[in-house]
Amino acid sequence: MYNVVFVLGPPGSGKGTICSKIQQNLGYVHLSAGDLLRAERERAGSQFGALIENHIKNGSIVPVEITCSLLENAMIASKDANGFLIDGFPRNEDNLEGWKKQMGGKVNEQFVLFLSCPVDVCIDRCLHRGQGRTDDNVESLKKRVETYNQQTFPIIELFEKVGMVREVNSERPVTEVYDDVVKVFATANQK
Ligand SMILES: Nc1ncnc2c1ncn2[C@@H]1O[C@H](COP(=O)(O)OP(=O)(O)O)[C@@H](O)[C@H]1O
Ligand SMILES: Nc1ccn([C@H]2C[C@H](O)[C@@H](COP(=O)(O)OP(=O)(O)O)O2)c(=O)n1
Ligand SMILES: [Mg+2]
Repeated sequence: MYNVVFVLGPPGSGKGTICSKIQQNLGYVHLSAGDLLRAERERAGSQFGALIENHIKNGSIVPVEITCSLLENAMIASKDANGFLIDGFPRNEDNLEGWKKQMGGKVNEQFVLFLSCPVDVCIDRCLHRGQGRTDDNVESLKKRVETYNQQTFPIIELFEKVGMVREVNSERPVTEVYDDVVKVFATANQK
């Protein structure tokens, strides 16, 4: 059984930043669904490149069969890890249902780390992220925020109902956010 922590929050809330620090310090392996999709988009011979780029630009969500397979392959490649940080997934109902179908019975879902941050702060961070992403522009960001509000937040609410959500306010400086995140992991892992 793989230990899994889902990391969710609006675009720019700091998911990637916090996951890379947890990976360095706590031995979890960071798997960003967005990074895996971008790598697949660039892979020579991929049949999904154009489809992925269309979704990324439009801020819509790639069909789960593609994303979940990329995640499972990456998990298999690091099967000795303490656990996995699944960053930016599940982002809608299709993601959640497809994950259950493909991964149900193979994973121990520990909790959902919800990085909460006001949307205007998040958008400003993305516009200054400096990674040259094709979706860090005002037009794509509007759509990504809409997708987050309409599709992703309801998934967080579903997890909240079953007591799985650990919310950390990520509007604060990274060190403060990270200190609180470490406490969440410590509590979860002492059980
Ligand atoms: N707590 C924070 N305070 C200020 N800037 C942050 C914070 N966390 C992340 N950032 C910056 O905001 C941008 C988006 O962060 P990132 O980790 O890529 O977010 P996400 O993966 O949720 O989109 C990056 O440029 C990052 O350096
Ligand atoms: N589960 C996912 C995650 C990301 N995507 C696509 C659509 C998203 O807008 C982009 C970028 O996602 P990514 O997690 O890298 O973006 P942020 O880190 O939240 O800014 O990738 C997806 O289709 N399905
Ligand atoms: Mg990210």
